[in-house]
Amino acid sequence: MSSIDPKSLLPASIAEHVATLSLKGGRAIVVVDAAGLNEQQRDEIKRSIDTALSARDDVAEVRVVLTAERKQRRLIAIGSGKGGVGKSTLTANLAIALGRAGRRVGLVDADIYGPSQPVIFGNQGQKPVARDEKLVPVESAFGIPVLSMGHLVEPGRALAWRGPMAGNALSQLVDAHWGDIDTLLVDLPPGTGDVQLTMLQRFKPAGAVLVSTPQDLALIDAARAGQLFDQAEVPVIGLVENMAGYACPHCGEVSDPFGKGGVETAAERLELPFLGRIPLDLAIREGSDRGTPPAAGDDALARPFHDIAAKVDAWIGATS
Ligand SMILES: Nc1ncnc2c1ncn2[C@@H]1O[C@H](COP(=O)(O)OP(=O)(O)OP(=O)(O)O)[C@@H](O)[C@H]1O
Repeated sequence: MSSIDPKSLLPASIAEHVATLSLKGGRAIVVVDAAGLNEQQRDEIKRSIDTALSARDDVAEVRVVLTAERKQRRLIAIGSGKGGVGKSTLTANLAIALGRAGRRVGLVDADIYGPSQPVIFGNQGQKPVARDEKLVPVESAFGIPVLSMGHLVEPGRALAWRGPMAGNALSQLVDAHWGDIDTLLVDLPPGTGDVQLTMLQRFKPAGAVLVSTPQDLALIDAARAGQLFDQAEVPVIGLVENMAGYACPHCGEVSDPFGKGGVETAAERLELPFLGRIPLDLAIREGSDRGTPPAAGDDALARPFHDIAAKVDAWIGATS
């Protein structure tokens, strides 16, 4: 087999992507370094090589091998209309449940105004290192690498950040060394401000999950958040109702401090899928505070998170 200088047989613009070109018995094997190329560029290069080499008398067959053909990492944003409805809790547990379902999941805590993922994952105090001017995510006990503003700045320090400064800081979290992670969940700041819109436009997520409690006010805000995703042309995977149905630890009676079923009704009205309901349970808060999110276990509290993750997993499967 003879190795040939690609520039001698191919146009310079194509040859620069060729790692090796060999020719033996009329068969040309071309290895292309496809790192950094999108699907369309890869197809064009493949076609150009095929056309250029097939036209030669000494070539009967052309084989093009693309290396570093990495699947694009998909971002899934978790948003809410207002703070405190359980967006961070859902993001962490969804990440763990999707990981257990076989996805390679990472988590970006973009909630710069109240980063809670380091506490939920029990890795607060750890500082991410930088390599080649990019951050290396912090590992957690559940196989989910995490990057949070909480790992970078002292609690409360980012509160005064606005627009560009916040946007740039968030970019560093997303554009980090995520390695072979295929699904990146992004815990967005609550609300529908500029930071969220910039974030959505800059790193267009493949889809978004909206969390709300069942009260009317939270629902109105959630609908507004839905419009934000619409505006950014990000499909909404569905809505989740959190803090529905409180089981009294003494008598077991279930009450609904924030109402019940409101999110499902709102999902119907907005013509969006309803992904599931998470009960209001002290153990969920305690688990989050302790760094042991319920989805990492197998008991009844893990189930709603795994059921929601199964729907998100199916959505990913259907859209990739
Ligand atoms: N289903 C639940 N049952 C009991 N406590 C919950 C539940 N969901 C969330 N919590 C608790 O409610 C508080 C707020 O939740 P969380 O931080 O997830 O909300 P958030 O929407 O991300 O808020 P923020 O945007 O302010 O960060 C936390 O203390 C959390 O542990």
